[in-house]
Amino acid sequence: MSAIELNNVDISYGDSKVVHGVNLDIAEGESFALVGESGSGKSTILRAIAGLAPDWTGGISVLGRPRTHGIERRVARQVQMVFQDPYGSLHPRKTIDAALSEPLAINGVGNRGERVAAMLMAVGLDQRFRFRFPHQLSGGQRQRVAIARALMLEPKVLLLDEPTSALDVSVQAEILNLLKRLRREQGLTYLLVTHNLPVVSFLCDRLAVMRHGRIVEVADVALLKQGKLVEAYSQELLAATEGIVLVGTPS
Ligand SMILES: Nc1ncnc2c1ncn2[C@@H]1O[C@H](COP(=O)(O)OP(=O)(O)OP(=O)(O)O)[C@@H](O)[C@H]1O
Repeated sequence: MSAIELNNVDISYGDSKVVHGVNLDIAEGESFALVGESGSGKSTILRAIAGLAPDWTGGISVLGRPRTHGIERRVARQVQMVFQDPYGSLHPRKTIDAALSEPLAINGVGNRGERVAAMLMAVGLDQRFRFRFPHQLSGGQRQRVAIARALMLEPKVLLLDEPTSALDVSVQAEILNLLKRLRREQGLTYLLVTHNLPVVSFLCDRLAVMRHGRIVEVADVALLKQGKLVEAYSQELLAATEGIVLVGTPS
């Protein structure tokens, strides 16, 4: 079954259409990247899938069922978003325990204490962080909390919007390794937005290259690794990132 399917999707902000005729079919368990220049509509696609950019036409299906416009409870449980800036996405006056318990409380899920403790362990955070506040954690630790929060309701799909680009290079590798392990352990599907092609090579199976709100190419990551993307614009992107390597990630 497809985890995410977009069929001829246009997305607008008011009168301004920013995504044009996008088709995507991402399989369950796949890790798929959206790459391309700034402003090409990558984050807008994630937002529409999550229900945060409701002004779209065409078809969006999540785990085989068409979604409606706006926030949908079923989709919110199955599809969670992780943002670039973990500081911005965590409430500064809530402890880590409160941040992780909240989605469980809202959805009436029991055993909250045990679930929070288990999730801290799953994302590699010591239990002593549990009653601390976000400002008492490093950037990488905060992103671990943001990922933990996204996973509390056991979603099937994570929408990852530049999940490592706000972090120091050495910490980026730790978070990428964590995301790789969690996907394997929990059978997750990833749809990842990034500017960083080495991140795509490390974490993804396929990628779509976007420009001016349109997909110009969809390719297997094997072709990216061999430098064999077909379209001229994709080759430009490759050339622009040549020489950039991730520190500390196994190739
Ligand atoms: N809330 C908004 N209201 C109006 N226009 C917006 C809004 N958010 C984004 N846009 C516009 O939509 C277009 C696509 O933006 P989007 O953030 O999806 O691009 P992106 O490819 O994710 O860029 P980046 O890589 O810089 O995050 C841009 O022209 C942007 O200015």
